[in-house]
Amino acid sequence: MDVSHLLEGLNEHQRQAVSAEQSSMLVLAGAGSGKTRVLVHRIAWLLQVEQQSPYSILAVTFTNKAAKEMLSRVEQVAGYISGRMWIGTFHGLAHRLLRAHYQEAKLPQSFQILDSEDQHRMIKRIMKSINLDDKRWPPRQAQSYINAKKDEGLRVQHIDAGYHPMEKQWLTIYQLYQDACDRAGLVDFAELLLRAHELLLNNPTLLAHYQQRFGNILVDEFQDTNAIQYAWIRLLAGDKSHVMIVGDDDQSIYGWRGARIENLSKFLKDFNNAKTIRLEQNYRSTGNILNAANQLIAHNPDRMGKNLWTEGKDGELIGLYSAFNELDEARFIVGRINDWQNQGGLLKECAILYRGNAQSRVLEEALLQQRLSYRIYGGVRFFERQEIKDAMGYLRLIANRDDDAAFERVVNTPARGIGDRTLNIVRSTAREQNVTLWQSCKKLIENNGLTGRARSAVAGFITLVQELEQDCLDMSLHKRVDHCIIESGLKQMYRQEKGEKAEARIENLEELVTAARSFEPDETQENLSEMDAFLAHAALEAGEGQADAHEDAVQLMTLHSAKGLEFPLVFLAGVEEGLFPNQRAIDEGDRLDEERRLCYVGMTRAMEKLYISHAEQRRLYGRENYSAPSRFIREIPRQFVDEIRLKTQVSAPVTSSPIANRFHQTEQNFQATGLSLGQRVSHPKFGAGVVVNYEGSGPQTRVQVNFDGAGSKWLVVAYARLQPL
Ligand SMILES: Nc1ncnc2c1ncn2[C@@H]1O[C@H](COP(=O)(O)OP(=O)(O)OP(=O)(O)O)[C@@H](O)[C@H]1O
Ligand SMILES: [Mg+2]
Repeated sequence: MDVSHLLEGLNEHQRQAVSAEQSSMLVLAGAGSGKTRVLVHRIAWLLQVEQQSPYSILAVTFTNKAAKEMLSRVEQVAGYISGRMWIGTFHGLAHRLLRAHYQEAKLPQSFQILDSEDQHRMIKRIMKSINLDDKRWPPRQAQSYINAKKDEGLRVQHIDAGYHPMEKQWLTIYQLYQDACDRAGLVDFAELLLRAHELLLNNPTLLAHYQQRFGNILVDEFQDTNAIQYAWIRLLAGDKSHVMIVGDDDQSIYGWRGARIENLSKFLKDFNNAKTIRLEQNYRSTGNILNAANQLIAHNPDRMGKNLWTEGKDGELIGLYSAFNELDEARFIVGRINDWQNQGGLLKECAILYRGNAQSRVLEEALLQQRLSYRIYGGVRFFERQEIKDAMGYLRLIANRDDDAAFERVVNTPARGIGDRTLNIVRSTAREQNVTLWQSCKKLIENNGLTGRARSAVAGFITLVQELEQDCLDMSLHKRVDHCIIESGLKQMYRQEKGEKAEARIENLEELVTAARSFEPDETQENLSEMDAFLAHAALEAGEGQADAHEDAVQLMTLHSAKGLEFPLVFLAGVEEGLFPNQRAIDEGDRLDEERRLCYVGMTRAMEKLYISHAEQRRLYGRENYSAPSRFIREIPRQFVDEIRLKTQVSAPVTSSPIANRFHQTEQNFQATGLSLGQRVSHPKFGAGVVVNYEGSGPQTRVQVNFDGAGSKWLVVAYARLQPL
């Protein structure tokens, strides 16, 4: 058989990895060196050359999107494989396992996934029920505690709080929360992994079956696995499977969520016959970008060490822009994207990366103003929007009456006269009798535990849900969704709210019907009802596919979600001390290395051109901050950097956008100060310099002056006592 196509487009080292005889293997290599490409070709090689059945392959990727891409790339090289191969994220695969063996996992067949917002509400409710002061005991902290323990594979009974009263308290909450989840058939994200691990651990026959089946396990982005994920792989592999992991210690960025770089060395110890293959040639970035990133990451101690070089051109220098404030930064970025488009580039080739989600708003506004399409990758996800979650709440409750999180969400949305007092009775009855909220309602009605208006309101709700279920029995999925949105009163409720926001919510609800119409369960969901598959899909994939993936649009995302991706034009925005590295990392010191790795990840997403920007003044989370440029900027040698002066920006063609108009007006005001761009001036303290930029008008006019000795400063003209030279 001719298998040359499996090795096509690979270098010598990559070929070695792809065609190695079956054994365990670590591919350790820097960004853009083709690790993911090697993984894909290896799967094809296993299928075609080693004649392995698709059933024997388990491949783990970092996002659902990456899993889909990988599957289609494998099919390009190796032909159609359909659902026989297990490929997905850790969470997705664990979910598949739990669905297949829900009984052994001690879950109801209709168990539902609890996302992090639902989890938060539930924990909050539980803490309230035992009268904990949420100032002293923040629910968020309880949530992180529980998730961190689960990520380490620890149940309450595994933890000894000793004499620590704090920890004892968290443990009590952990226990109450877990009991509530078990009662209601709810599984949070961390629980998916933990339970899938326990399922195998406690069922030797099942374990033997899967160990036998998965002779080939492949994991991408291995540096970001946590303890339970590692344990899961280790267990599944047994002593016979061949495990190929690919990763880069310099790109480990989820330490804060329990990821352990040490898993790389642990792997080498546990699989002691594993070969290590290193890849050193980078195919993604230009020389300047790659070398700058290499120099930056060299500031980290304790690296496994890698050489990374490229045969490609040096390319352009990295553009560095010092913005006056966050608006100026956004304006700059959008300007460069306009240029890119004018030169024939596509919007989807541009990515704006930032440290925190909240930074997107200003960027979004600037893009909207210029009428540039954009999508937020992994940001406010469609399925996380309030109205969508309301609708899903009804659907979930219809599917599983015991789903307490869904019950809480919709019991009084829209308002139907079930107030907090009534709900508290329902909740405490549920607690006392150890039943779910739904069951508690039914008991209360039967036993006359509620009276008058409360009773009829609750009874009305129960009837509504039961009728919805009856009505929907013979309907197709999207009709059911539509029916529930209307008959539950949700649509009407938002209609009455009026205003743009409410309109958008109604549009979203309508979009949900569209989503249901075009929904196709995949092979992993073959045993589920269509509705259960849809509910699981909503919880797991929450908007990764947002907007229309094919539309040409600028990509906005956090640095964390950019992992593994690449774009011709990349902007790193908000590269400021306190923001990136963030303040917590600076205060705690030991997290700085991880921030630097995050910067390395960001820079190495860029193929052709990289811009880095920082703002001297930024309004974020409602506060005004003045920050210095990030230390990461200083750590990039000047030879790779082009400092951009705003002069070009100011003289850019004036369009009719509100921002440009403002600019135009200020230009006249600016002239009124007697200063002009490019003019030499002197300052009593900083000496001589050149005016390079301005902002604001009237007494607030500020100018940026590049002083010969003192560097660049922003000064308020009214106070600065600048003398024209
Ligand atoms: N031998 C090769 N010849 C040409 N292009 C290649 C080769 N190997 C990889 N590439 C290309 O280089 C880019 C980076 O590859 P890939 O995404 O597999 O790298 P990676 O090591 O997984 O990166 P990251 O660390 O960011 O996940 C891709 O566009 C890929 O198609
Ligand atoms: Mg990759």
